[in-house]
Amino acid sequence: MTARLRTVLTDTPLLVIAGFVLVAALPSLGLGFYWQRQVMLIAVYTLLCSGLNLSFGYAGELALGQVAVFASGAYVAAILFNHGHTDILLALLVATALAGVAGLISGIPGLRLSHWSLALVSFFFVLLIPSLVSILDEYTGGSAGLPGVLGPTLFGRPLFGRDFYYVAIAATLLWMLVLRNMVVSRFGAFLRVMAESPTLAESLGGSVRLLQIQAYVIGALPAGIAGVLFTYMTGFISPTTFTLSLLIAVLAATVLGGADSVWGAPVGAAILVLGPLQAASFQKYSSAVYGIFLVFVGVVFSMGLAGLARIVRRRLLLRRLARAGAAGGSGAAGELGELSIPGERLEVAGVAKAFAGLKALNGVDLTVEPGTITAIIGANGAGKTTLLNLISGVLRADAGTVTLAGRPITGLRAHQVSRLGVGRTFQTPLIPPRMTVLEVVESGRLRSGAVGLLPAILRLPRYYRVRREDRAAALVALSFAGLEHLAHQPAGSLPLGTRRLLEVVRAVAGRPHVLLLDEPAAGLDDEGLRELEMLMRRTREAGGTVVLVEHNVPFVMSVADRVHAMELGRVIASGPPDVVRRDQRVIDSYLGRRGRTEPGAAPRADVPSESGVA
Ligand SMILES: Nc1ncnc2c1ncn2[C@@H]1O[C@H](COP(=O)(O)OP(=O)(O)OP(=O)(O)O)[C@@H](O)[C@H]1O
Repeated sequence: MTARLRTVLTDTPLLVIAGFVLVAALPSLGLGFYWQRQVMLIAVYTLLCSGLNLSFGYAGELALGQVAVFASGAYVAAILFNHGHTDILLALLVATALAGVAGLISGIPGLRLSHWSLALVSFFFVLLIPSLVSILDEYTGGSAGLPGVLGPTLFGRPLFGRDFYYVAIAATLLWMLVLRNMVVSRFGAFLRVMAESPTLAESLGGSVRLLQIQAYVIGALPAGIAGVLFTYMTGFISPTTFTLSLLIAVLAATVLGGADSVWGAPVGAAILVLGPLQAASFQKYSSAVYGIFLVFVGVVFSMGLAGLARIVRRRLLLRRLARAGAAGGSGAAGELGELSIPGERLEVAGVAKAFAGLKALNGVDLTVEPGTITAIIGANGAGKTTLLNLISGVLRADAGTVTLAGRPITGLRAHQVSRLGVGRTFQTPLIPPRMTVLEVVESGRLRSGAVGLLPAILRLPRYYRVRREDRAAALVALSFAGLEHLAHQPAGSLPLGTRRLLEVVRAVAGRPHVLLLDEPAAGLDDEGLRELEMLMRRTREAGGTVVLVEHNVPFVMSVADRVHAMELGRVIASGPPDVVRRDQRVIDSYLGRRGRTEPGAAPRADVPSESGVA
C-alpha cells in the first residue's frame, strides 16, 4: 500500500461511514415505516445541528437563523414540486443556493453586532416566517400550508418509501463528510482561533470579516438541505413547523452533542428525536425543559458529549505516547532539521499616533536588520506596544511610514500585514485553550498560502502536502524551544510562562519576515527565560528579524544586538546595549527609576495589559 493511500485511508472517518451504511441498510433488515421516518428526522436535525456546529460551535458566532433557512429550503422544495419541478437534485440545488444567500443576509448584521445582539436579530428572522408565508400565500398556501408534496424524482425516477430514505441518508452523509473535511482544514483552524480571539485570527493572517461571512453562509447550507428533505419526508408543510421552540430544541441538541464537534450533531439530533421529551406526557413541557436544559448544559457541560469523548481520546493518546517513551513528535522533529527564517529589513519612519489628543507616538524612526534582535525599552506608557500595534496593522498611524523589505505596509489591516510576513506575540498571551500545543503552533502557519477550502473538501494532494509541511514546521519550531514533549497537551492546561513561550514558538513556526515580541519574558522563571533566550538566539541564527519589547533589562541586555529606548512616544537613545545602558537620559527616564523601584531589575510578572492587544 502506498504511503499516500495509507494517509487517505487513516484520514477517512471509516467508522462513521460504516455507521451511515448500517443506518442506510436498516430498512432491508426489517426497519418499519415509523422508524424509517424517525431515522430520517434524525438526519434532518443532524443537518440543522451541523450548521450551528460550524457557525456557533467552531466560529463562535451566534447566528441562529437556522430555522428561517430551514423554512426557506422546505418551501422551495414544495413550491418547485407544485410547479411540476419534482427533481430532488434541482430542489437541493436551489435550496442550497438560497440558503447561502439567506446565510449572507442574516449574517451581515453579525459584522457589526456583538454575539447576543446577533442572536436576537436571528430570532427576528424566525419570527418573520409566518408573516412572509402569509404575504406570499399564493405560493406558500398561507397558514393552511402546502399538502401533497410526496414522491420527488431523481433523474426521472420517483422516490417513495425506501428510495427516498436512501437519498436522505446519503445526502446527510455527504454533507457531514464535506463539513468534517472543512473543519479539520486551515479554514477550520481559523474559525477556532477566531472563536477565541478575533485579534489573534487577524494576526495569523485571517480576515475576520471574511471568515464570519464564510461561517454564516456555509453554516446555513445544511439547513437548506434539511428543509428539502423534511418537505419530501412529511409531504406537507405549514408555518407552524418553523418556530422558536424548534430553534431552541436544535440549539439544545447541538450543545448537548458537542457544539465544536462535527460528530456531536448526529448524537444531539438522535437524543432530540428519540429522547424522553418525545413521550407524549412531556410534550407540553418541552420548551421549558429545553430552556432549563440549555442553561444547565451551558454552565456545567459546555463541551457536550463529543467534548467528553475528545477528552477520553486525548487521555488515551497521551498514555500511549507516555508508554512509548515519547510524548509526541520529538523523534520526528529531530529528522526534520532546521527551520530557516527569511528575515527582512523593517523600517519605521516618522510614525505618529495620538489617542484623544494624547501623543502615544510622536515621530518614531527606527530600522531593524535581518539576523538581528532589536529591543525597545522604556517606562510604562512610553509607546512601545502602540508601536508594535502600528507595525502589525492593529492600529493605523496618523503619520509616518512603515516599510517591510522596501514595501510600504502602512495602513494595511492586521491580516494583510500578517500575510506579508509580520508575526507577533501579545502582552497577554492569546492561546486558544481547547487546541493542543501542536495545533496552536501549526496555526502559526496559517498566514502562508491560501485557506484552501476546496482542496480540503476534495482532499486533493495539495491539502495533504500543506498539512505535512505545517506539521513538520510546527515540530521543528517546538524543538527550537525544547517544548516538543508537550505537543499533544491541551494548550489551556499550560502555565502562563509556557503559554508565553508557546506564543513565540507559534510565531516562529510561521517563518515570519519580522517577528514582534511584546514582553515575552514577563512571568517566566529562570528556566523559562533560558528557553526563551535559546529560542530567540536560534531565530536570529536562522535569519530572523526580531523586535523585542521588554521590561526585563538584564534579559534585554544579554540577548539584543541593538536597543532603542523610548520616552513619551519618542526614541531618546539608540545603539548597542552597552551604549544605551550608559546613556544618562535613559538612566534618568527609565533604568535609574527601575533600579530604585526594582533592585536588580528582576523580571516583571505583573506588567499591566490594557487589552488583548496591549
Ligand atoms: N487604545 C488606546 N486608547 C487610548 N490610549 C491608549 C490606547 N493605547 C495606548 N494608549 C495610551 O498610549 C500611551 C502609550 O501606551 P503603550 O501601551 O504603547 O505604552 P507601553 O510603552 O507599551 O507601556 P507598557 O510598558 O505599560 O506596556 C499610554 O499613555 C497609553 O495609556
